[in-house]
Amino acid sequence: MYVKICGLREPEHVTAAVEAGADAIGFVLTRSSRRVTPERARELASAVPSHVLTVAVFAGEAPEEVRAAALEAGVRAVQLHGDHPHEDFTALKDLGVTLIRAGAASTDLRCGAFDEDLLIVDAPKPGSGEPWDWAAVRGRPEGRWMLAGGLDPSNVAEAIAAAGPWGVDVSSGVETAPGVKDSGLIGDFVAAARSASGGSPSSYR
Ligand SMILES: O=C(O)c1ccccc1NCC(=O)[C@H](O)[C@H](O)COP(=O)(O)O
Repeated sequence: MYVKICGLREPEHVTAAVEAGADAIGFVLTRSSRRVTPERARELASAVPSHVLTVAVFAGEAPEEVRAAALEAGVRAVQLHGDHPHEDFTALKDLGVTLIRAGAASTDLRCGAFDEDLLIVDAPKPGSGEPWDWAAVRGRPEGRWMLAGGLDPSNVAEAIAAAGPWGVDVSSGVETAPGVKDSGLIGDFVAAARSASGGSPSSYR
């Protein structure tokens, strides 16, 4: 099970995610209560070992803006959330980073359909913490896909059983208030996701 913890803003939570065994860590560089500057993302990412993927999250920005911010942040992956067209992924291919496409269940559910490397199937409102009908996508997504939207340490096992994803992604469910992460919840989430999948991590690069 691949585990991504998203919306990190403080070094102590980055450390908690790495020590808990997260595979990927996300920094939100778009409009959000979790937004950080590219400079702050670079500071946070500099403490992350190379086996953990650092991800910059965007939603609606033009490819040139994404490129500039991702380069400034020094991340190894870019996540485009929402209605980004295929051309935006094509325009970013030469950045040489992992491309992640994220959207609701109504999107094209084939990982790679937009030349992306990883897919996230999320709730209609990203970062809202609202659970949705995870079972509705069971058997539909293809390839390396993460389930997101309303997951937390207490329901991630149920969500994995319902949807059968390759990985999971969380933000609100490891917070005590919007934008305020909790190291204990981060550890609990990674442990719950891993034990639900028999303890084995999914590999990606
Ligand atoms: O987290 C945000 O505030 C956000 C804002 C705008 C676009 C994307 C955003 N987050 C992307 C993520 O990958 C979240 O982890 C994902 O939507 C799940 O969020 P949650 O339901 O809060 O666990």
